[in-house]
Amino acid sequence: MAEASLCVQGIRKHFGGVSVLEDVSFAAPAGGLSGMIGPNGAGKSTLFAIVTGFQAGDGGSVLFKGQDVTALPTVQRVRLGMARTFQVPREFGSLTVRENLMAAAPGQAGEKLRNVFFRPGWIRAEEAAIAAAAEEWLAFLNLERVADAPASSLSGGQRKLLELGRALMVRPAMILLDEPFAGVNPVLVGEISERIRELSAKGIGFLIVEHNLAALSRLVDRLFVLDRGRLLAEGAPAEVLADAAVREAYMGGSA
Ligand SMILES: Nc1ncnc2c1ncn2[C@@H]1O[C@H](COP(=O)(O)OP(=O)(O)OP(=O)(O)O)[C@@H](O)[C@H]1O
Repeated sequence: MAEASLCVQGIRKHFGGVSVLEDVSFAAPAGGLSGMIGPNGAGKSTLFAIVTGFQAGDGGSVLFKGQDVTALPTVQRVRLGMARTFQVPREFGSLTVRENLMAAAPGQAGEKLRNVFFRPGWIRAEEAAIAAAAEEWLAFLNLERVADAPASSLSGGQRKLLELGRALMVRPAMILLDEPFAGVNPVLVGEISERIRELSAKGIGFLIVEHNLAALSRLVDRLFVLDRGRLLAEGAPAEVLADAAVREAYMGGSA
C-alpha cells in the first residue's frame, strides 16, 4: 500500500458497560479513496468522531501523516490537513452559498482585534485570498449559479457539494466524508463522485462512510468493513463484497 495518511491503531471505546469499538486498526493511504461500511450501530460514527478529535477513545492511537494526533484537539488536526464535512449549521442557512464557503476558511487574521488596528493591509490580503478560494471552489463544484442564494434553499445534493466546498476551504490533505450520498438524487451522486475523483487525482485523500454500497464501491479503491465494533474485512470493493463473512454480517447473508 502507498504511504498511509491516516493510521488508526487499536482504538477502543465503551459507553457505560457496552463496548462499541474493540481494538480497531486500519490505514488509509495518502491521496487514496477509501470507504467504510458496516451495519447500523457498527461504530462508524463513533470511530469518525475519535479520528477527528470530537470524542476521546478509551485506548489506541490516531496517526495523521506520521504524527501522533491522539491527544490533539480537532482544530489542530484541521491545521495539519485533516478535514471532515459537516452539515451546514442551521444558523448558516440564511447566509449565501458563497458566504458559507468564506466562513469556513481557517485562521482569519481579522478575528484578532489587534490586527484590525495595526495590520489592516494584512487583513485585506487575507480576505482577498479567501474570496478567491471561494470562487475557485464555487466553479469547481458547479455552484456558481446558486452562489448568492441562501444555503437553506439548496437541494440535498447541492448541500453535500457545499459541505465538500467548506471542507476544501481548509486546504486539506485528507477529507473524511460522512454519508455524502444520503438524500441525494442519482444524477448528483454521479456528480459528487466525479468531483471526489478529481480531487483524489490532485492528491487529496478521502475516507468515506456511506450506506449506498453501489455508489461507494464504484468510487473507492479500498473498503473497510466494521461490524459490532470490530474491523471485519478490508480490501478492494469487489473482494470485500464477495466475502462470506461480510455478506453474513452486513447484508444478513442475502446479498
Ligand atoms: N454517546 C453515546 N452513549 C451511549 N451509546 C452510544 C453513544 N454513541 C453511540 N452509542 C452506541 O454505540 C454504538 C455504535 O454507534 P455508532 O453511531 O457509532 O454506529 P454507526 O455504525 O455509525 O451506525 P449508523 O450506521 O446507524 O449511523 C451503537 O450501539 C450506539 O447506540
